[in-house]
Amino acid sequence: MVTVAILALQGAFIEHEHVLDRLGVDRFEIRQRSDLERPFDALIIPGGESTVIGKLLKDLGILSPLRDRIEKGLPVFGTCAGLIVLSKNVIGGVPSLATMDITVKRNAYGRQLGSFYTEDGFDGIGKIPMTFIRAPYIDSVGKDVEVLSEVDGRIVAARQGKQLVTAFHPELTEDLSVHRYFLEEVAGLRI
Ligand SMILES: NC(=O)CC[C@H](N)C(=O)O
Repeated sequence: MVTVAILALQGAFIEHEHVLDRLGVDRFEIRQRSDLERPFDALIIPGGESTVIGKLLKDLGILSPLRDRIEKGLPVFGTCAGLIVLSKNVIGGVPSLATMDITVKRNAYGRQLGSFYTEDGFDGIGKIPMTFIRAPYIDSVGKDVEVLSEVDGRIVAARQGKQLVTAFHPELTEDLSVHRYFLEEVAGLRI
């Protein structure tokens, strides 16, 4: 049985739980440091407010143990604010877990265009629905990072080893394919 931990400090974690329930995958929430003692196969970091998630990770003493686990190969999927928390370089902001070699621009689409819906290609899956909410985009990637999707010439999904990030929110659509891709292709789990 595959078990996925969901970081539930702030933001849209419940929507990820619903996706995992629909996929029939066991899941639990990480709210404090002791939750890390439970065994799990993969981690999801949801959208929300990256500065708040980063601060809570630090204040609750979760930041360094989690960084260690990710650096040792724990599969992790970050959406939107989760992408920002995982990136090594945040333009105009302080990185948090900083495990992925990407440079990110926050609130990159400006206030007016902060939220929009589109459909575009994702390598290894095909055309998928994408919901963006005050989204970041990836400005540049390091040599070990594979770009998986671009919208209007901007990188919105990427992978580095067992780390996957999307600037959009797959958990806010009916489409389960990105979560399935994360668990099967990135994490190498059988669900
Ligand atoms: N939907 C989201 O996660 C928005 C991210 C948010 N703008 C941030 O910078 O953290």
